[in-house]
Amino acid sequence: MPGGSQGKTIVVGGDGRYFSPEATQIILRLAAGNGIKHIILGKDAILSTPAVSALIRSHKTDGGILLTASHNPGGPENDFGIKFNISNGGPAPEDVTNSIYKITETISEYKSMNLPDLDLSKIGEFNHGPLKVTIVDSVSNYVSLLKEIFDFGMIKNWLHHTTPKPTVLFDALNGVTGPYGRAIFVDELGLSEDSIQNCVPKPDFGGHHPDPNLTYAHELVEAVERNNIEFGAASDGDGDRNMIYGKGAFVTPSDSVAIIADWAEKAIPYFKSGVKGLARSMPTSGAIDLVAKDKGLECFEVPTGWKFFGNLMDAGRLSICGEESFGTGSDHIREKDGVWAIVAWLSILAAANKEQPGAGINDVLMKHWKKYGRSFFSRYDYEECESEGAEAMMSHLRKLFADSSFVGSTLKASSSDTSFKVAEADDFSYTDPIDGSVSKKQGLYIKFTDGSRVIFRLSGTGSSGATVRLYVEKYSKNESEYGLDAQVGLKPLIEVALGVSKLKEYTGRDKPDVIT
Ligand SMILES: O=P(O)(O)OC[C@H]1O[C@H](O)[C@H](O)[C@@H](O)[C@@H]1O
Repeated sequence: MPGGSQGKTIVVGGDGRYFSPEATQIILRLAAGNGIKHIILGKDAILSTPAVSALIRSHKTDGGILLTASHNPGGPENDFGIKFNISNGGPAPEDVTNSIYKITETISEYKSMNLPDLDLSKIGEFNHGPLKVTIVDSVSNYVSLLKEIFDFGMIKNWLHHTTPKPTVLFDALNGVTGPYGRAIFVDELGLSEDSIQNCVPKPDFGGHHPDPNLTYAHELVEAVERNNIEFGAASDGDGDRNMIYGKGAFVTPSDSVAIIADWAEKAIPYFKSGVKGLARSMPTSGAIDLVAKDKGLECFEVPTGWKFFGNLMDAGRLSICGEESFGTGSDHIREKDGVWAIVAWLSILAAANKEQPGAGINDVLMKHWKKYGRSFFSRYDYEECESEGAEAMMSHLRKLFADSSFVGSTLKASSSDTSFKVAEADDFSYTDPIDGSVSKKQGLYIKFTDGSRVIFRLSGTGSSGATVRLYVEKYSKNESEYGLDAQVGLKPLIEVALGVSKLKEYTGRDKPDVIT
């Protein structure tokens, strides 16, 4: 099935090629998801769905997509199939990965060649046998992009002209963002060498776990506390996630994305002309929803996984989004971007200091909670559980949810009299508002009448056995609680979650491996 793409037009087929119903569906869904209004059918190509064939004949539009037959399909062709317009750089949609998988089943031979060691310090195009290799300087390209997005002058002004001078520590956790951290913090912002650590990428990450959370980024947390550092930040092994941590101030990813959204227009030039919409993954706390409501913006709740944000961005309905799993980003690219989030926070602090000289992370957090209330949030990870026990726990919950007496029942904490009344319990399902695709079984949730939630999910990324994730969220408008440690504020709810799921009974685990 040869094909090509021409801007906002998809050209498919040629030479009387036949497209199966599945392939047809894929074409239409991708076209809709990418805002493509025009599909040109190559010479004598046949789309198999009768409705589509009828449309082709009558040149009618379907959901804004105009199908036209053409004798000049144009565009590059390949041996395998449809060349989709997925040039937005985001994670490949499932339809595409499924198609690729199908193709792999027909591969009968492959060839390999020995490449000489490439000198990556030489930028340019080089020929190696039949291969043309282009070496780019990704760091300088990325820094140029960030300089278009953020006001580096404002950040520098805050860093160098405030008394006392704010202190900063960036930790690349021996991952890929080391050179980026050096370029931004040392070369661009003019900070000293001791404002960065672990910035030489190592294949084994220095023997550590390159995860920016309180457990694995403890070296950063300890250094920030020991040296009274105003602004600490870490990004992960491949640079798409981030953690923001200042002296005595851990910013949960759920609060982080809400606060970035709140300050965006004021602190980040990229958003000066307005924010299009906001979004979060389902288990992420509702803090960002409150910002959206205040600003009159659309807010989407999508399943866990960044790919769900891409369609909304391509359709011009989403600017800023985040996940509780330390991913935060915007529509400048179609992936979460750890370094972007860190520079966004530097921008927020620089802007906050214009209003309140000396403002630190804690001041920004407290100001936010005073305006919107605080969503206490925590995630418990039980790693490498026996898959059977974990699945049995999920089945137990599903059965419980199916019992009509569960909604309306009261669940009591084990160590106090605090209780919660069940308002809703279900398995999260999402219908993509752009292409209509439906994703089911995305996490079991219980919502209580006071707005609190507990969620149970099996990780899709764990490497052995099953990882059970328990997410708990409790909203408070009581100012005297804002300074509380999240674990204290959430204790009764965590007890209820452990009780109702019988987690210990099913998994044999009495404490989580990681708490965030
Ligand atoms: O399924 P989990 O282990 O909870 O992982 C969920 C995470 O997986 C990947 O890292 C995706 O890129 C993230 O967008 C997602 O949040």
